[in-house]
Amino acid sequence: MSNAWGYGPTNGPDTWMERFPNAKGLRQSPINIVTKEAQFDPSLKPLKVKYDPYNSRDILNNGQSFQVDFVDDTDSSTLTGGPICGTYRLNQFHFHWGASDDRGSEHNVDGAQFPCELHLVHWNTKYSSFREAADKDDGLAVIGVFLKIGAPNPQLQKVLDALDLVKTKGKQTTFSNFDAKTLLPHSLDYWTYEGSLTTPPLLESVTWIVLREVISVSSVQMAKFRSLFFTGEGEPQISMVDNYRPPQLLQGRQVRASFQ
Ligand SMILES: NS(=O)(=O)c1ccc(NC(=O)CN2C(=O)C=CC2=O)cc1
Ligand SMILES: [Zn+2]
Repeated sequence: MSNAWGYGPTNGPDTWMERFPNAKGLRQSPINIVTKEAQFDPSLKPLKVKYDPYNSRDILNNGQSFQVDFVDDTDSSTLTGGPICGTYRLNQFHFHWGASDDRGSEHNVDGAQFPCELHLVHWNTKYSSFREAADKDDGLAVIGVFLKIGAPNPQLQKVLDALDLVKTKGKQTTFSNFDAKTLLPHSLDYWTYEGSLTTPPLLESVTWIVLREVISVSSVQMAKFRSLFFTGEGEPQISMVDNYRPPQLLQGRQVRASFQ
């Protein structure tokens, strides 16, 4: 389908509002986090992350990013505490990255972009499934983790080693026994605000939880992300890079901090 949304000159973020009116909504993501304007909220609880490696199922190139999907039919991989009420189940994680190390993250911090951003996507178990939760105000919670150029990340390497099998759109392969917790930094200090999916349909259903501490990635590892393609097997190859939406207007929203 040639008119599918994407990140190119003719189907990228500036065109999404044509088919996805949520793009002009009042709680769109990502945003630029202005750290001095993020107010410490002592009522925010610590994040509680419980992930069971047994739930990891497969890795998929979906034509916009690649994602690791989890079996989410029980409460064995969950997010609780933090700014959310109740229990949210891990459904998948994926990344956004740039064509070069100077860009790629979706959220910015004080106007700065990182080369890559990890999103761990969870849905509220007050609803019966991800799909049912996806369009509810309190339906989803996404943990955002920034990747910063530095030492190679051995945990991330386990994911990158699988990418050779999912180079093109639609490719997927088994990816079992992966502990997503190993991708998190030591500190779970976070900023939080009410936002949206950062890709169409841009549903305004996400409680964003963006971690202050980064994880490392080497430039060689970043090159591995960029070896993927947006396009399918047998199609003219378009490298999967710059698959990030730029920051959106805050529209009066408050960004809270879990730390002083
Ligand atoms: N980048 S983000 O905001 O974390 C972001 C997160 C998620 C989705 N979309 C989906 O998860 C689509 N989806 C379904 O509706 C059911 C399974 C599935 O993958 C889009 C964006
Ligand atoms: Zn994302």
